[in-house]
Amino acid sequence: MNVIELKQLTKRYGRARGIENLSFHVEEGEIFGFIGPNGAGKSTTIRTLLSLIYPTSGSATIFGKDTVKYAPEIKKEIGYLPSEVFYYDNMKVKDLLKYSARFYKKDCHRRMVGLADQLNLDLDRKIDDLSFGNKKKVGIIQGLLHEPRLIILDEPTGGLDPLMQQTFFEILRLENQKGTTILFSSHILSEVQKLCDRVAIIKEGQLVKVEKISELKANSHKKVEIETSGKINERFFELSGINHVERGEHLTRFWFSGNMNTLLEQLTQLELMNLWIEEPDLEEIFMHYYEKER
Ligand SMILES: Nc1ncnc2c1ncn2[C@@H]1O[C@H](COP(=O)(O)OP(=O)(O)OP(=O)(O)O)[C@@H](O)[C@H]1O
Repeated sequence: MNVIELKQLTKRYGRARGIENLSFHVEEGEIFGFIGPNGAGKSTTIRTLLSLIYPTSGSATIFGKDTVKYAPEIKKEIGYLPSEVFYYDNMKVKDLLKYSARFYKKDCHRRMVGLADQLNLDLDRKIDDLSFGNKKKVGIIQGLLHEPRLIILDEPTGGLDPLMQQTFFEILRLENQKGTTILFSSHILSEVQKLCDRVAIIKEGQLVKVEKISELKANSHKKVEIETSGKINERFFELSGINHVERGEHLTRFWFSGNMNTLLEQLTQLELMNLWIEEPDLEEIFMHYYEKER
């Protein structure tokens, strides 16, 4: 079953671009990444899905229900962490969270204490006294408190230190193992790579590609670096699939996206001293896509 489905979803801000004709779906039980640079339209998409703003054209469904028509009903089953969180500063963390829990008509006390413990957050502190990162933790707990079927996270890791990010990802993985679907927006590709099964890449309001993280990596080039005793003959570089060549006296680097066996045959013809073949990280794959689509 598709938990989220976008059908040519478009949102314009007056004449300004927000998102254009976005169509993709998120399946039940997936951790789905949504990546693109600042201003690409990630928040606009999420805010439209949550009916915080309304589509100019096109539509979307969550749990099979139209997001505009059934907004109040749908929201009860969603945990949402906005990219920026604002609170009434004078409240204590636990009072704010208890207040949020009332909306869901559930006893969320144990869950609140458990999550605060995992994230190392003092529930007795006043929101006013919290750092940016600790306020983010309040947002995380608020989003997960009622054990929603779908968690939507908009750039959730800003302000969290690397250790805390790790804890947060562990919490998300556990939720996912219990069957919760997660939509995770980010402009940091390495974190999407760590957590997500599939990813939608968005640029300037338009969808560039939807792909499995594993396929994204498999279909892409390898980075090859070779050390040779002398300069390599020009003809070597005529091999199909070689590009981005950087040549030095002994050290040569290039990207390769063709048949590995053919490359290895050609390499054996050289006076090789050393050879390194590396997978590109998602950041490089991502740049590659953007260059190609430009
Ligand atoms: N309220 C608004 N009024 C007018 N234009 C807006 C509004 N909100 C967003 N935009 C524009 O819509 C486009 C997409 O912005 P959006 O915030 O959705 O991108 P994003 O991918 O979430 O980026 P970021 O990571 O910077 O938040 C941008 O060009 C932005 O300037």
